[in-house]
Amino acid sequence: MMATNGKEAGGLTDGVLSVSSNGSSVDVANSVVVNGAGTGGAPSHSKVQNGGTVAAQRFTFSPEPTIEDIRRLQAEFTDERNWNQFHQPRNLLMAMVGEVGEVAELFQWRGEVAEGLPDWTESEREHLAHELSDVLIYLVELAEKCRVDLPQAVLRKMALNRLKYPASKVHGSAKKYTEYKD
Ligand SMILES: Nc1ccn([C@H]2C[C@H](O)[C@@H](COP(=O)(O)OP(=O)(O)OP(=O)(O)O)O2)c(=O)n1
Repeated sequence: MMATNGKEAGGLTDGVLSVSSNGSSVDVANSVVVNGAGTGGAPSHSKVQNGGTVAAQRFTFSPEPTIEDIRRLQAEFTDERNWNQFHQPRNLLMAMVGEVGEVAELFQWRGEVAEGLPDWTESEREHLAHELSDVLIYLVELAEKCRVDLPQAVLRKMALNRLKYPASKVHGSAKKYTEYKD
């Protein structure tokens, strides 16, 4: 059954397969999000109203800021504070790993957590957003200081990943590429 009830809402992408209330699969692309946020950032646990169908939506980011925007804003932040003297690659790496630890702390002892974090409070979600942002900020600055053009590097790496893990070969399996015989 195809959802046909309207225009794109914030955070929607194409062709998301979800499960309807009667258990059958539905393509909810172009469905209207009931709690619909603006552009980008629709929570993945949003619900759609579609003749009784309630389905999870795929989440997308806002298009901005770009990674280059983040690099520039952080460079301005450090310049204004004369902190470049501290922001050498190894220090940035340590700072980033510390922030990864802070992300881990938010998840520890909770057991597995469902996608969309449905049981988390708004305050917990905001805390997570802060810590993930800290990781990203330090990652981007580390890449800058190491002269890695991160947006292009990630495209090259993803191309390599596709070669290493051909969908036809690994579909549905999480095995490491070294575990495949041929
Ligand atoms: N020398 C520094 C210190 C901070 N920051 C910026 C980048 C991070 O986004 C954030 C990190 O700040 P804190 O070290 O104060 O860490 P938290 O914000 O995580 O605070 P807390 O450790 O209390 O949770 O601030 C920076 O660029 N350079």
